[in-house]
Amino acid sequence: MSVKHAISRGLELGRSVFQLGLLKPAARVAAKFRGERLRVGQPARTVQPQTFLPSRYRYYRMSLSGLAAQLQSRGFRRLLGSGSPRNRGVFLALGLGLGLIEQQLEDDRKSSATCQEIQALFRKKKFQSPQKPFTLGYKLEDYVIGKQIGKGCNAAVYEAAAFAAPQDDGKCSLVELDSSGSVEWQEARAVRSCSIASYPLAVKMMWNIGAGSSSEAILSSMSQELVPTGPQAVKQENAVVPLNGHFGCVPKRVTAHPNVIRVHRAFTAEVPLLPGAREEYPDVLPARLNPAGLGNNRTLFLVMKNYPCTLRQYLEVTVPSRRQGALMVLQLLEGVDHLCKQGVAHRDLKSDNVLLEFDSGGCPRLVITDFGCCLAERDCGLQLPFTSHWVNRGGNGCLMAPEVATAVPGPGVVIDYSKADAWAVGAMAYEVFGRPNPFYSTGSEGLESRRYQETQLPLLPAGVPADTQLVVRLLLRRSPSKRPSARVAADILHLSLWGGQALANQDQASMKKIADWLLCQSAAVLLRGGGPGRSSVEAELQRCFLANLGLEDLRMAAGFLLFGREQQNRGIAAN
Ligand SMILES: Nc1ncnc2c1ncn2[C@@H]1O[C@H](COP(=O)(O)OP(=O)(O)OP(=O)(O)O)[C@@H](O)[C@H]1O
Repeated sequence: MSVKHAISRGLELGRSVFQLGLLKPAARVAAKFRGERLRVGQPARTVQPQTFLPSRYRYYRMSLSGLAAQLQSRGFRRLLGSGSPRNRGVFLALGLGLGLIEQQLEDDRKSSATCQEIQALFRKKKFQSPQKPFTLGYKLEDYVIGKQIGKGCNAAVYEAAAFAAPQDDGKCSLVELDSSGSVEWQEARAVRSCSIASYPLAVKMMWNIGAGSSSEAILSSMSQELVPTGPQAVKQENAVVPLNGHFGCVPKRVTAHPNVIRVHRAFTAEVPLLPGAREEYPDVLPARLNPAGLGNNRTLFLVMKNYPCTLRQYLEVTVPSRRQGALMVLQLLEGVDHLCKQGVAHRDLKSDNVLLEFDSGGCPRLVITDFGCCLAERDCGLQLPFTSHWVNRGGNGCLMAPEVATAVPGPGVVIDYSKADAWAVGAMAYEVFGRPNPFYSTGSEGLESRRYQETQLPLLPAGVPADTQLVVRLLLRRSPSKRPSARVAADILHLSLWGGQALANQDQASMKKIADWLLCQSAAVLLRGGGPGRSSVEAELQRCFLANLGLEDLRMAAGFLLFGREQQNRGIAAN
């Protein structure tokens, strides 16, 4: 073998050491040559074991630089200096190859620093709800209540306006800008939109059966509804809510996010006789209003923004475009990621519990609402001890992730909700793309979350972009360890929607390229600017992405995306 040939073989070997995750064995081989034992550090973070990411990521956090330094140590150099020209060539090249590792590490350090700087920059710009809640009162008498706009199993919701606030500023809701749906739907929306201009708020009146009539008891038993409240939502004297009989516990609250409902005010008051009460919910009224009613005299009221419709209502009349559909799924993932990061699992995600309005360009903006079933325990985070059948697993049985639906109670059993909401988003994606939700359907096409197989999942419409289809498939993986988190799934969609150049050439994709793209993206988002009130859904999403940048998540997302694309190319080539 010529020296030139040996050098190129050695270089190749050095490169594959890193690329194929052969670092550990290679280090051992090198150590053997030096006659000493090398200790290779364990990965600092367990990367999900069964993911199909290249194995090099598993060794990402090994002490690479230490290893490279050791390999270039004196003993190693002595070896290089002796022996045949061929051996010298191989070792010289191996050393050079390991130099590439150093280079790679340096690139990673730079990419990580870039991510952190961008994240810090965008985190500073906290999302603020466009509503000005400080003008709102803490008593029911501070509001004018209009028509009923919705009803669930636990509450009735009415349109409302603050007494002091002007009831019509002449602006109609942005809902008018969307021109999809039938003529009847358009008419209904025009009426609704003018009604929102007069009644910009919605008041949710909880039905109180059995929670008692004292404010403390009501706030305590309905404390989950307070999770999306702002810091001034509950009047100071009620802010410390007795939870589960223990006074002094403040319920966990999530910070504001464009895709999570903001409750501006929460207070208790006597149940009033609101429009339609006797006809629609007579049984939950107090005896004062209906002698046969079972309700308590006081209950909880929540004041929020009035939204034109729910996601379900919208999808009944419209099939969003493919791009809009992807943006809608992405918003749900961003909302879920925000909740996860704050240790909250919604547990009742469904299209009725997502409210919808339109941005100035007509793109639907989605907001996760109704936290009545959420898990927001201060002491156990997203891990719920499931010791008996009395422990509540959450709301919606059909859209319960497999790990929740199949859990069997017992001593020491814990349900991990960290990826449960992300699974539900995967199921809802079918509705967004105009297909029936497979987990609602009955009969032979219907699937049950506790026993479906991934191969049984129906295909999404052919026009749905391949990357979006990949995300939906990944979200609906049965095993949470193989399922990406909401953050990683969102990052896949962000990369797919906006990171075209960075990942266009599969062979040349690198974290450095992605970091360069992130810098351009940050500059573009900053230049576009605009306050949250005026901003478009796309700009909000991009800000969310940049505020939550993490090298590990991004690397994993890029891995999923590249692998998915490669699989698809292979599939196309095979056909
Ligand atoms: N802020 C809002 N703006 C407009 N409509 C709303 C708003 N909040 C709720 N609604 C309407 O009221 C309905 C019932 O609200 P919500 O889901 O919060 O009640 P619930 O009784 O807690 O529901 P569930 O039966 O899921 O427990 C919603 O499906 C929606 O149609």
